[in-house]
Amino acid sequence: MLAVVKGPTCYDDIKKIGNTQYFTYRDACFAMGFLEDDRQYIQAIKEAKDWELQLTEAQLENLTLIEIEKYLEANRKSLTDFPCLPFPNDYVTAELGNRLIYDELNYDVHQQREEFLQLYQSLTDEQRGIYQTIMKAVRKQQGGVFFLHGYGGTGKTYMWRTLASSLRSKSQIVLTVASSGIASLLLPGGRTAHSKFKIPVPTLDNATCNIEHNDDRAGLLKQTKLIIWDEAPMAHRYTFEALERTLRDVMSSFSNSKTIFGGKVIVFGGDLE
Ligand SMILES: Nc1ncnc2c1ncn2[C@@H]1O[C@H](COP(=O)(O)OP(=O)(O)OP(=O)(O)O)[C@@H](O)[C@H]1O
Repeated sequence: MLAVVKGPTCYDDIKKIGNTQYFTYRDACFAMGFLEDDRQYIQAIKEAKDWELQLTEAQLENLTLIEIEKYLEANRKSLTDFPCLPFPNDYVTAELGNRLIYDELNYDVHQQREEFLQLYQSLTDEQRGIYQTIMKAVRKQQGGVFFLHGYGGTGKTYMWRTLASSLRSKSQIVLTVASSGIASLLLPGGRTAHSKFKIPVPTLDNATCNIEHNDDRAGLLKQTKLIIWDEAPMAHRYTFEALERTLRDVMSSFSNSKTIFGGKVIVFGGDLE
């Protein structure tokens, strides 16, 4: 108040707003708008009533399931652990508060679809077979570790682009990483494995990624359908082991979390020669 009221000559002047003399500083503060009361909330509730927000039974059920799933995940459980209960539709959309998930879904699905169709139609028979094998595992979501070996120029990047555009055109999350920064530039949406998975540097034996069980990155990993790791032979095995341990921990509330890489589908690529 002292910083706002101009030229006071006594304490009462500080409590005088316009022509009104207030008796307490608190009342004067309210009159100046420095303190808030419940009015804004009451007004908001009245406005919401006028919108006549109405949910169908199905929407209400879905929102309730989403809230239950969040509580369960906070306790390392999931609705998927209870086969008799349904899983909420659009759970990923509800999780858009997670900036990392938002970024991974922030693709133009039509553009991705066009890119996919263009890439897919010129796949060789061998590439098509590889694509179908990996996508089958992605659809099942019961885990799977693949290694795509090929000399330089044999079409690995082409395969990554086909897989990534296929999943992104369906608003599904695929994480594309490479062992080196240079190689990650060739991948659509690519990052280094260290930065994407917060792998500690140096990576020691028994290391884990700097990912907390309930943080946004863990949320992103839970929603991820496929991980592509290019130039894998260039990374030390401790880095894969760190990711493997972390994924098991992050996925511990899911039924197949005991399988390798916590039941995620992951494709390593590179030239083994
Ligand atoms: N099925 C295909 N149809 C058309 N072009 C293809 C196909 N497969 C690969 N190519 C092209 O062949 C070239 C080499 O492929 P790509 O870059 O994917 O190989 P790579 O194995 O990733 O090589 P490197 O390891 O050197 O990065 C690229 O220009 C790519 O567009």
